[in-house]
Amino acid sequence: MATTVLQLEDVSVIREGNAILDSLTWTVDSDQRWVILGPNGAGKTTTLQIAAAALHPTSGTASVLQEQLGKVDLFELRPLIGFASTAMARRIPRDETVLNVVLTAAYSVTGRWNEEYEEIDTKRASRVLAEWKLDYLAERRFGTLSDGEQKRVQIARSVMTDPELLLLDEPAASLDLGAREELVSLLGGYASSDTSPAIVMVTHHVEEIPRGFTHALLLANGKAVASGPLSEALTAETLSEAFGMPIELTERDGRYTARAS
Ligand SMILES: Nc1ncnc2c1ncn2[C@@H]1O[C@H](COP(=O)(O)OP(=O)(O)OP(=O)(O)O)[C@@H](O)[C@H]1O
Repeated sequence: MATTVLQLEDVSVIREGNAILDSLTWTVDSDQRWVILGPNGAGKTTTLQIAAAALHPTSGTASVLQEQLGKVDLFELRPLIGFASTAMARRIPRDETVLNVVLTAAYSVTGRWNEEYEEIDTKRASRVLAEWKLDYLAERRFGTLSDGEQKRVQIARSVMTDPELLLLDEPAASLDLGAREELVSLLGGYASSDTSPAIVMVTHHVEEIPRGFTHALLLANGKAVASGPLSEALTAETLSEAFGMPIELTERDGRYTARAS
């Protein structure tokens, strides 16, 4: 049975007198896969940081995995959340092997030191590498990988701990067409599996929404323009409102394209 993994009630985040999130109410259930879309500065990353228990709202309440932020030990909560972002990737040592980048997630560290790894962790890391088509790169140094390969390693690392909530901040940013399609296809397969956790992915492009994603939150100026099942929340009208220009949206076989109309 689905449970609620994220619940934001009237959440605002105020910085320098500006509401960068403005009275956002949003619920994510364990069987849902959400995409967050919106123009630059809309508050997408801020929302994801709250979901990652990395930021507290200025007002309103936020619960992550049914624990209210401010009332929970974050060190207990964070291992249950997988988070892949460029900021996290910058902390990965360039000379670390791909296998170790993924394996060290089991101990919430980047960079292998003196930890003793259990066989079960090594086996799981190998399985995760295979799932994300990285097994042939296991012994390569992270810094020598292409952008597309590095993005897959970040996601593999974020799912290594078998999280209950997976957060992806622009996983396909900067990828070429082939690498993007490969990643979107892998994400689609992962999102479609019954055993996958709830997923929230921030993206700038509707073309990057994988099949298997179920819901969309459209943000503009810190407010929700639309929120709900993809077929209702992601339309030409909601996109036009969020981006402040007339936009045409096409859906074919579960993939989307958008352009100015
Ligand atoms: N610490 C801060 N102080 C002041 N303003 C901030 C702070 N953090 C974020 N902002 C502003 O809040 C707004 C929302 O930021 P956020 O990073 O959440 O947007 P975003 O939708 O992820 O944008 P992008 O698509 O450009 O990544 C931006 O205008 C940003 O400049």
